[in-house]
Amino acid sequence: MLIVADENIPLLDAFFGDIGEIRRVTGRTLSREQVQDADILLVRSVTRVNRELLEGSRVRFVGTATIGTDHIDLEWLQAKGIGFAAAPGCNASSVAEYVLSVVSLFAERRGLDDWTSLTVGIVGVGNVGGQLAQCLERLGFEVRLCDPPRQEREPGAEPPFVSLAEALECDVVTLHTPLTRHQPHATWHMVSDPELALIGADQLLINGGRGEVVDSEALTRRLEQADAPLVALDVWEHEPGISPDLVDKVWMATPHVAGYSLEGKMQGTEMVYRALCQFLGLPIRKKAGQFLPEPAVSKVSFTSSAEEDEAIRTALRVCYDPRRDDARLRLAMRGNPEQRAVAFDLLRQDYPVRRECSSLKVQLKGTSKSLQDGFRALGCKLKI
Ligand SMILES: NC(=O)c1ccc[n+]([C@@H]2O[C@H](COP(=O)([O-])OP(=O)(O)OC[C@H]3O[C@@H](n4cnc5c(N)ncnc54)[C@H](O)[C@@H]3O)[C@@H](O)[C@H]2O)c1
Ligand SMILES: O=C(O)[C@H](O)[C@H](O)COP(=O)(O)O
Repeated sequence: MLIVADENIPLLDAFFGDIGEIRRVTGRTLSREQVQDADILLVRSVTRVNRELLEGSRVRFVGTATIGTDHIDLEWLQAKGIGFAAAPGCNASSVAEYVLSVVSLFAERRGLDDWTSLTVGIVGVGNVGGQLAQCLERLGFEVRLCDPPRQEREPGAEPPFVSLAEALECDVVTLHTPLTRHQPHATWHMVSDPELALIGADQLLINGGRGEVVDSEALTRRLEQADAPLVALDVWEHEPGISPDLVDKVWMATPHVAGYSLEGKMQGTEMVYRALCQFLGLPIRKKAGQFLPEPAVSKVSFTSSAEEDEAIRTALRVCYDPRRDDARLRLAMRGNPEQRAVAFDLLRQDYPVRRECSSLKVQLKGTSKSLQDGFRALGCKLKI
């Protein structure tokens, strides 16, 4: 059995080596020819999987080691009877930690002693937005949730869902919707001139979903105005050929790596492996956890003199500080368009190991119950 797989899927040999022969390919440039004789195709978000790629091939199962599926023509796969699996929720914690870290930096920039005084509007409350909401609420933030598809399915939800306009009133607005174009509540350019006019200089807009959810030309125009909000973009229109002008104008610019924790990526591989085993009728023998290495930083310690917010923010940034990715992306924006696109992909391909808060043991000596609860909300292991 031939498995054609994106070389950027971690642990390919460990998970799939005894299922078939693996042919590693560059996902961004995968061609019809490279996939013609494949039985199984494993991709990431940079490969468009559709009729043009697969017509006439032997492929009978496609797996994407990602949450998002907007790069896959699901209808066509279904019509052709080709099996499919994604990895829902695999890197949700990673994205939630990215948002928390960005919010902590925003609070500092605003000179706030208590970061939980910020209100947070979450747009798209699925695996990522839901996990983020839970964590923020446990930390003591006031959160507003906007998710029209869920609002329709759950009319009596408590607290009630809010409209996009109401979410845009919050100090921080963070987008976690899929990219959709042809269905009710389609998200393509969901945030454009009218929505951007609703947020002002004291606010922060984060996009951790897909680049095309925000109209980047409208955003560029808005960022030229004196009362523009701060913006943190992890995802961009036209990746990898993103706009250097927009990078220049946003406050925090990262190269689509919010979900790039080692845990998140390895869980993505495991979920596709499990689905493939099920498809082929094979036993499931491996788990991502058995391959996770020891983290570089495994323990931090706080004493009774630790200031609460400060302690949580320190631990968060031990795991992930987006400023490093921001600096690298800005450097990568030098050069001509072709060089910039290559550099964008390279930043993602050669991404340093990043571990989630769940890998961190936190030792607390004589600290308050609420600090302990804060670390529990982050998913850290506590030693009290
Ligand atoms: N930046 C990254 O690295 C990264 C990582 C993971 C996922 N993502 C993106 O984030 C998206 C969300 O991930 P998830 O795991 O939470 O997906 P999910 O499917 O679990 O949840 C998405 C939620 O968005 C809601 N939604 C759909 N249309 C909406 C609209 N118009 N307004 C508000 N809400 C709407 C859905 O009802 C659903 O509850 C993925 O589809 C992916 O594109 C990005
Ligand atoms: O949808 C997802 O899971 C994320 O956007 C994921 O981090 C994308 O990573 P990529 O497949 O582009 O490497």
